[in-house]
Amino acid sequence: MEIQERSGFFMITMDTIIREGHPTLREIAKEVTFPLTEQEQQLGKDMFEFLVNSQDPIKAEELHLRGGVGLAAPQVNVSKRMIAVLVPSEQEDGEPEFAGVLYNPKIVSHSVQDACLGDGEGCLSVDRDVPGYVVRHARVTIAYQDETGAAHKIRLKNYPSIVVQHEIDHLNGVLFYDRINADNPFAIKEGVLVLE
Ligand SMILES: Cc1nc(NNC(=O)[C@H](CC2CCCC2)CN(O)CO)c(F)c(N2CCN3CCOC[C@@H]3C2)n1
Ligand code: NI
Repeated sequence: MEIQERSGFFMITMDTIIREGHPTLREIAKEVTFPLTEQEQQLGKDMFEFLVNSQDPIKAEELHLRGGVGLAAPQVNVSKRMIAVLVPSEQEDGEPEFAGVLYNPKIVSHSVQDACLGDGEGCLSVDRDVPGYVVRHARVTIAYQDETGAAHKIRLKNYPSIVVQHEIDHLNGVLFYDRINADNPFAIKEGVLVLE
């Protein structure tokens, strides 16, 4: 019996990431079921490794990677509900503020208060700057499954909260600029938290 060799080494680079205009970015991604297939497990690892590489000055330079703190499967043309997140700590060598691969992530509740990043947002699938405040929930409670299928529920605020909301948006075909006020990109209501 011929042993089917797993095909060669694969790594996510900027060439793997699809750009705005590609229909997959506007699709509603499908839930993953458990146990995960070999491919789904490997994809989660590859997505996380992309973020690690993109935050390593040497690797990012070598592989021409744009910096990333999050990545959603639809961005590599896989319309499945899985996201990878790697939010580094504020200090130089601290533990990451939030890191993981989340399957079937869902916002189960959120604060009344909204928040946005003071510097606006960008997207690895959008090759242009779109200035403006991307208004999101300040705090969210996220239910998700890990790679074993175990259910988790976490509360996020500040940076991690914004990043996870950006990624979950990708699973619903939403891009960051959909949330910028078209009439006045930097208009924000009373009480919106601006994260610097
Ligand atoms: C905020 C930020 N966004 C970067 N890029 N955009 C992304 O990650 C997109 C997702 C983020 C856009 C806003 C919220 C989520 C990718 N997206 O499209 C996925 O859907 C960064 F690269 C970045 N940092 C700060 C930390 N730094 C550590 C050292 O390495 C460089 C890195 C740069 N901060
Ligand atoms: Ni994005």
